Amino acid sequence: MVSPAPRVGVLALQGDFREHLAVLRELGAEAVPVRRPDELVSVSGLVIPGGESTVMDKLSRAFGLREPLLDAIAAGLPVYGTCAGLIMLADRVLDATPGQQTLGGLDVTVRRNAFGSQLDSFETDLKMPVLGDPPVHAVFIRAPVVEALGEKAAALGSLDDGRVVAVEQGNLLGTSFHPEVTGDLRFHDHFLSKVRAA
Ligand SMILES: NC(=O)CC[C@H](N)C(=O)O
Repeated sequence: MVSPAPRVGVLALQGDFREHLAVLRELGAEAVPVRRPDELVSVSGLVIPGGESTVMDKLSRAFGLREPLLDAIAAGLPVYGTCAGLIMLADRVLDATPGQQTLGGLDVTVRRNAFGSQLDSFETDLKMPVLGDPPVHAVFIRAPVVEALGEKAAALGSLDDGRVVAVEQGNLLGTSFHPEVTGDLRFHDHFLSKVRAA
């Protein structure tokens, strides 16, 4: 018997949510934008896209989504955050703007805009043992890095200088970079396997 396509949401307040919807659909998921609490309860996994974490934070509160998102994460909903989405999932943030809040869940400290203004964006290949070969072609855009990893979180991949840029903790997954723009579907596939197993 073919199992039904998982229904997966992409937080669509701001940022590159359309690209994530397209990748998830390519992988056979029923992917829907999430902007309201009733849309959140209808999904069995959620992607938080790249964009601007300060704006996403404000909009999530304005749309009445902050508390439902906190509840969903606490209840174990599988969530994958890329770039600004990783910041939203981090328990601790360096270089946050005054008053900026995250949702948390990942026991990590991230630094926003960690590559400074000289190097706003770049691409590199990263070994990612959890995904096997070949390495992942990673696109970084005004990206955060994981500066410190708490006990509960595990690193999935790092830059050559050792800075962690992909993490996992139970049903939560976070990357500093943007797999949704490269055509490499493995991170989303890995995420969907968490959704199916949850
Ligand atoms: N591409 C991105 O998501 C950039 C993240 C952005 N610099 C932030 O702080 O939220």
